[in-house]
Amino acid sequence: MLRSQTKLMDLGRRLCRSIGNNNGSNLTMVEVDDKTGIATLTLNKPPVNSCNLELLLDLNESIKQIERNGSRGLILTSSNDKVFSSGLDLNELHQPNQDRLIAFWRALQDMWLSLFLSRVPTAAAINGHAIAVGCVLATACEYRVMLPGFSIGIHATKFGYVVPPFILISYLSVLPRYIAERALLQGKLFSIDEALHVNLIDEVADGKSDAIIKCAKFIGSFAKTQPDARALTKRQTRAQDVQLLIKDPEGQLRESLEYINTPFFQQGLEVYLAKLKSKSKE
Ligand SMILES: CCCCC/C=C\C/C=C\C=C\CC(=O)SCCNC(=O)CCNC(=O)[C@H](O)C(C)(C)COP(=O)(O)OP(=O)(O)OC[C@H]1O[C@@H](n2cnc3c(N)ncnc32)[C@H](O)[C@@H]1OP(=O)(O)O
Repeated sequence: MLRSQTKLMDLGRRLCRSIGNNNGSNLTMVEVDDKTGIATLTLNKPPVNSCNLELLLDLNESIKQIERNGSRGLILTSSNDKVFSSGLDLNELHQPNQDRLIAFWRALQDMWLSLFLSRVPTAAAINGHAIAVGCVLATACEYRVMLPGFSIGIHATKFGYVVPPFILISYLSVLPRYIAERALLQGKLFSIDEALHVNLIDEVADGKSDAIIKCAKFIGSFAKTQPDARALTKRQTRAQDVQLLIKDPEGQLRESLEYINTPFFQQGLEVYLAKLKSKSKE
């Protein structure tokens, strides 16, 4: 083999370094680009990245790991080329074991705070459908680039779910109030053109690598800022949005659990889950 070829292969190998998140699971994968210092965090729970307890814990650990290892930014994406995330794993909410439900909802609240308040610049390369909490993951990031042909939004009201305040906030942090309110009340899922029109997403990409490049460019736009000053300014800008959850996480947890355990919610969920399963068998 020519020396130049070997050099090129070495360079290719060096470009992306996988880092573990200490728990050995592959539910999320983290790769840091050695050249840019930007970490790509990939959701990797087949078939549709539905967020169960284990994925939420893993995701939270990976976000923290990315901050600890001094990465310059975080790009959130999916290993599935049709689904970014299908939101919460509905099986966690259906006739739940109460101890697991508590752990699950705590993990959800913690993960959202970690992503929403992350010290590093964050961007979502949305390479598939981003439904409900899938959309919340994307809106917790500072920038969104999406591929055509997919839907994004929070359609909870269509299926009889009331959205908890932090989910509301993640919409309100990117959309004007009247658009957020209308979309939530309609249970609207946005097409890419609609999402771009209301600025729910920032850019359209023509493939996953293009989306990653666009996200990296956004993150690069902070190159000349001082990281601590940037992080503190972001925290201050977002302080009001997280006040409720930071001041009273247990109260927020209690309210959600009470709601999830109502016969009304459980019956609606049962019908929805049955529909989802029969659709996937068509
Ligand atoms: C005042 C206080 C208020 C407190 C409020 C408290 C609680 C609020 C309660 C709930 C809040 C919820 C937020 C959420 O995120 S709920 C999740 C909502 N998500 C969805 O509805 C997405 C449903 N899925 C889809 O639309 C499609 O699957 C999708 C477009 C994502 C992909 O389609 P595709 O055709 O590729 O794949 P499918 O064949 O449909 O699915 C494959 C497989 O996966 C199962 N599945 C899909 N989504 C979920 C899910 N979210 N949870 C669990 N399982 C899911 C699907 O059933 C198939 O399974 P199988 O039949 O192959 O076993």
